[in-house]
Amino acid sequence: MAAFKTLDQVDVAGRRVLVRLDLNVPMKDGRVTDATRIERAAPTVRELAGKGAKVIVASHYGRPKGKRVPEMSLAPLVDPLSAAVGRKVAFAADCVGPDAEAVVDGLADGGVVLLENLRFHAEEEANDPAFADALAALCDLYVDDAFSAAHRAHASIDGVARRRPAHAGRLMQAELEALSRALEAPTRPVAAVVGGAKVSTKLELLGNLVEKVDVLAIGGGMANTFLYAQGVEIGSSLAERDLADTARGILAKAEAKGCDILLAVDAVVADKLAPGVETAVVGVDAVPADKMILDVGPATVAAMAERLASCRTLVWNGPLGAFETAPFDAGTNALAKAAAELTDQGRLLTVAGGGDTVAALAHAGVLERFSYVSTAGGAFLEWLEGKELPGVAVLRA
Ligand SMILES: Nc1ncnc2c1ncn2[C@@H]1O[C@H](COP(=O)(O)OP(=O)(O)O)[C@@H](O)[C@H]1O
Ligand SMILES: O=C(OP(=O)(O)O)[C@H](O)COP(=O)(O)O
Repeated sequence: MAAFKTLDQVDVAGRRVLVRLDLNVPMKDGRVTDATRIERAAPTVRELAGKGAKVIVASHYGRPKGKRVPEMSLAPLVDPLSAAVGRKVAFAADCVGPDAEAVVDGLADGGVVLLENLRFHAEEEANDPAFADALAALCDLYVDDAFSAAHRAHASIDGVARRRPAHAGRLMQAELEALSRALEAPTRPVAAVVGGAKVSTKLELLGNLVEKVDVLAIGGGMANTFLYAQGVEIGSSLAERDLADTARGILAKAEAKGCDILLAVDAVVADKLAPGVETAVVGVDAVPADKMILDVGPATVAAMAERLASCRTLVWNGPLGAFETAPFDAGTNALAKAAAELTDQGRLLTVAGGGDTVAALAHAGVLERFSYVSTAGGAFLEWLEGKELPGVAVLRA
């Protein structure tokens, strides 16, 4: 399986190793609310530091679009990363240039530094050659442990890997092995639950997913886009209205391929997304124009749970509602519990992934009961489509 080099094929002692992690973790008020991605990546950093490497950790956070957005600094991640790795982690105020070079130059063998958010430079997402050169200048070797960002051909994932000997980290290895084992030949029927907020980046891949799965249940902001495409009034709900044609195309393809699409039949609506707001459950044909859909309703959950009971495999990315704010967590909690129940009974293999999805399943108290939980959301779905992820392809090159 590992047609790429791992940490077993390299001597890292005394060498500068740039490690790409995905520290794009759920945060609230500057504090990490789900540390799964940090904890899952920590063994690679620990191993490298333990073997005497000078470890340079690079990651993106959020989507600052090339601007230095203070709320998207990686500085608040220094303490959680230090705790997970068991070593004091230094911080560099930039990911390239003099600030980064000075901190890297000062690293002792076994030392660890976290670089500031890569996406503060637009050149990261553009996979700019000069930016990749600048990242490569910091290191002798490159390790990619960001499986959940492997669908992005960015400079820190693609460009730098072409400029230095490149190795897969332990999490990258483990994710690919676990997903292959669970899903390469899944027992049918296979259901996918897709929700969340990243509609534009995930919508198109649903077109391929309907060829792979027997049932596709859609919730969250994703469902709002489909409902809008069907002419349903969705008020001020989160949706990508300009993708209505794409959504209609996916519905038509699903029908042609025999994939059942489950959309919301009822919804929890409110004036705005805030704690303590007044809420109402309405049929999707009765959403008031001045309200927003913030969760699927109980009838939708019941229909989805019933359909899951006749499936043998479930893949899930994206919460069904704005689960961080009660009571909009109810739909996700209920369907997650139903899936966990079926898993406990040995009737359903459950594989879920995504930064917020992991947080939502932890919030529902079912994380340990799922068969496998990936750190990846979009990358996991693209892998499931059968695509070679750029971040994996470059390691095989
Ligand atoms: N109806 C909705 N309206 C607004 N936000 C929603 C809605 N449903 C889900 N969300 C939001 O979607 C986010 C997660 O989406 P996404 O990033 O796509 O998932 P993941 O990180 O698991 O891949 C959560 O922050 C959640 O609050
Ligand atoms: O959180 C991530 O993806 P996910 O929300 O699909 O799990 C990754 O860090 C990728 O982030 P991006 O979708 O802004 O490139």
